[in-house]
Amino acid sequence: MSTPPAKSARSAKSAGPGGSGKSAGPGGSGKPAARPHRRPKKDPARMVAFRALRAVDERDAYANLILPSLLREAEQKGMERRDAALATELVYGTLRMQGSYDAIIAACIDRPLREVDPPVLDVLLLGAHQLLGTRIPTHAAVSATVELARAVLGDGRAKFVNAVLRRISAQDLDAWIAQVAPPYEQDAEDHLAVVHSHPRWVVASLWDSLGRWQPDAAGRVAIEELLRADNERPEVTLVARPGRIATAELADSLVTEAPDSSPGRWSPYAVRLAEGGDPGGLTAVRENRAGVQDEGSQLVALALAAAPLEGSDRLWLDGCAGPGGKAALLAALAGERGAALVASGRQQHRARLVSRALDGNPGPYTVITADGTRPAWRPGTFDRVLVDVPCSGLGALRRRPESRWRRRPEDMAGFGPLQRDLLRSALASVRVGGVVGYATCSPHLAETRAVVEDVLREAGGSGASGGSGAARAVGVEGFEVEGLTVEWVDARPLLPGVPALGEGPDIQLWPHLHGTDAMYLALLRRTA
Ligand SMILES: C[S@@+](CC[C@H](N)C(=O)[O-])C[C@H]1O[C@@H](n2cnc3c(N)ncnc32)[C@H](O)[C@@H]1O
Repeated sequence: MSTPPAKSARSAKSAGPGGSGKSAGPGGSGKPAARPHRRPKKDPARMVAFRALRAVDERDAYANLILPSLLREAEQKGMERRDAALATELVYGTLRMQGSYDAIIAACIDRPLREVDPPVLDVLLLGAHQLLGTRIPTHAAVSATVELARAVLGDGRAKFVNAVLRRISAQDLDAWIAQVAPPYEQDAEDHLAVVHSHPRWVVASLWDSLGRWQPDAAGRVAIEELLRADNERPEVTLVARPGRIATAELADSLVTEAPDSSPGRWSPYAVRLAEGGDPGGLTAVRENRAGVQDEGSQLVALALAAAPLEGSDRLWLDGCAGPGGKAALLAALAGERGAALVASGRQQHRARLVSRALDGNPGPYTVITADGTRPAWRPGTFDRVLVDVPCSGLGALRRRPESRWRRRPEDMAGFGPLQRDLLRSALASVRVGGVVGYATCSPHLAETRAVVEDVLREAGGSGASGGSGAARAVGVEGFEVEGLTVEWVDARPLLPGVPALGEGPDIQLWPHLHGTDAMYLALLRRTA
């Protein structure tokens, strides 16, 4: 068996609204829906979950954006909090485990999965998650999902759903996985893809980044821990923005608003929230003194700010600032030492988000809209520059459960040229002796080390050895800087106390090792 196809690919190939029109396996689905004998029972949680999954599939919606708006709408119509929590679990759990559930559903029907109508498949996935991934009793999971099917698909297809769910309910998740996943020894990547619900190419890329050259057992343990961590619900972490609120003060303010919060693992500014709640509603967050920010992102900003500089340290640039999370922390850190931040991004609407994030920053800052590959400033202007480049987001799979199914291997080639251009421009924008931080929220080697090595190598640099390279900023419209020499700075000592940062000089954070998103950071200093 091979990895099931991604969801959007299935939608494109699926049969029309009436299903496949062929003999339909258990229950049959080709007949027109019969008139229901009674109205299906309304179940707000499952209805919201279904609508969210449809929006993700049909409109490429982001679950973390569409779900809150559907929940707000349902709450206005009287949906209870408990139902909102169930809907959230159903959406996120289903999207995360979809790869495994697809393989299980495929084993329960007598036609290819891609021939199942996408709305029918979404109902089946929701049912599979309730049966295999929650503690909802079997009879309740089946009957509530069949009711949902009656409401959204009609009675004919509800019978099909009923028959498939009864087959799924015959055994638990472990037994199903043992049945449908190919043996590890036969095809390790396919095995891991089905067991841990990731597309096969994502498994392969993550494994390459982790270092699959490690002895097999260590390699397998590491990749399995990572894939498992990708399927866990991530913690919500706050950042206490220096100069606006002390970390202890933030923690105290949460005693009543968010009990059971705890200090961050690595960042001195981090506070981890206990499960649940709306972090946007917390007083310190509403006042912009604190923000919601993964600790990995905090560490990137902290490492850049901690890199030693000779000479002035007055002007910093965040060249890809939108929506402003790192810019807000950088501006606060800059403000503490009397420096100013220029926060720049290409998109106007994102610049507005950056302005909002920076509003109230005690130190000086400017927000501008500019294409980072065509800088609106003179070469050598800044003492510190961050480019947190657009990327595949494979480092944030915990937060964006649908993105693993939406991304394609060929997307990587699309990001590469822009990432290289942004890094070249950043190197040209920093003064001699200044430092550039190249960051991505992806551990994919094509977006991390390969970009840095290429930019150094094309100018005669020495790649990952940590040596220096003469980087020529070429092809940057508007100006050209020749003869830059660049040194790769070891970022690891700048994050004291953070373990397992790799062999340097760059650092790669990991969900399973650090509890953070898989952020990557390379620090480069212009030396001449
Ligand atoms: C990974 S996000 C940055 C996240 C941000 N640093 C934060 O912590 O909130 C990348 C950003 O780069 C912006 N971007 C894309 N192309 C750009 C370009 N050519 N110049 C500047 N910014 C660009 C995107 O709009 C996006 O806001």
